[in-house]
Amino acid sequence: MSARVAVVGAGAWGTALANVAAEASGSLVPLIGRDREEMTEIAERRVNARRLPGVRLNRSVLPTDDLATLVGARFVLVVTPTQTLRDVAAAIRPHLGSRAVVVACCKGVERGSLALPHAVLAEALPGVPGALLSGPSFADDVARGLPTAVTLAAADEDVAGAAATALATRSFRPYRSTDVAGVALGGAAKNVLAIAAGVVEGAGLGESAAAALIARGFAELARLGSALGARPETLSGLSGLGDLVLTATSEKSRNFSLGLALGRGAPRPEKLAEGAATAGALVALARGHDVEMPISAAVAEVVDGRLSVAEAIERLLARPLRAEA
Ligand SMILES: NC(=O)C1=CN([C@@H]2O[C@H](COP(=O)(O)OP(=O)(O)OC[C@H]3O[C@@H](n4cnc5c(N)ncnc54)[C@H](OP(=O)(O)O)[C@@H]3O)[C@@H](O)[C@H]2O)C=CC1
Ligand SMILES: O=C(CO)COP(=O)(O)O
Repeated sequence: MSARVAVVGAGAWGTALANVAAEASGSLVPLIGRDREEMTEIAERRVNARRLPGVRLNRSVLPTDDLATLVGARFVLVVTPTQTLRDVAAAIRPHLGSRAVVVACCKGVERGSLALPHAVLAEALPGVPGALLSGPSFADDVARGLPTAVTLAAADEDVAGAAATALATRSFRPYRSTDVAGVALGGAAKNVLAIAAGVVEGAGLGESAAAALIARGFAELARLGSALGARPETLSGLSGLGDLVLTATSEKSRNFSLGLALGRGAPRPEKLAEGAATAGALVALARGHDVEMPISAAVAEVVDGRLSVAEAIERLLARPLRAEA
């Protein structure tokens, strides 16, 4: 029997989503990782000890390294970092059935092309309907069955609705949207802004500055959103403001934690959070639309090692005052 939902990428988020899909569909959900030994261990122990410790896999989740297990799945969730989306899309292509919908679950901008995830899917999988899942949702919260609301976006409302239905459980609530660009932008920008929020806390700038950072960060997200034709209600919704508030206020966020460490003076770590990989591309995308993103630009230079945290703060405080919008 073929699966209704298959998950490619067995990290924290992929594992949590496989559990959700298994609960929602009640049928087999392949969870496909790239390391055979690790997937065998996950299958035997029924837990992804490295990425999502302490969470038991639903009995319908099938951990495997075999991409062929996604054949026949109606919804294929790609849950790997944004910079790998194009390669993963190419790898799954030969296995996709004629009715398959590919749902990107990453948040970021592709370096080089400056494409958001939905555009990467459209280029890598022409003719295959694509969708995007984004919103305020820590893997750990979702895996523990805590109430979570996310956005499921696709250009075709029926596709968005069908994908949302396939993943909905009592506690996991996907709201549908057709504003794919708006949803993609929110997820990409909030990761970068969360690094800045972490820096604010780490450098001890205080709670007033933290609130100002979120509001002014949202202003630059909204400026780019407007240039890309995103709907204002998308930007102020779950995948925009909702995810910005979550990620910019919680040490559970890897992006916020990275900023926190940098703000406290720690050296730049070797493994960087997704927002760090995306910051430069986000700013370049904005520049291409004549949009200024001063906070994101400062983050990009700090994570690239071109600017110190103190210089970044100084530069932002020295900016001329402007109208608030
Ligand atoms: N964690 C969370 O709470 C949430 C994460 N997200 C987003 O989901 C995406 C994935 O995040 P998350 O699961 O946390 O990340 P993890 O680092 O936990 O896992 C990433 C997974 O992608 C795999 N991977 C990496 N590179 C490749 C590649 N080139 N080809 C195939 N697979 C690859 C990794 O495999 P390997 O182990 O072999 O390296 C790993 O299984 C990110 O874009 C993130 O922003 C969205 C919402 C919530
Ligand atoms: O996207 C997330 C929550 O919505 C997870 O954020 P981090 O990648 O910063 O951990």
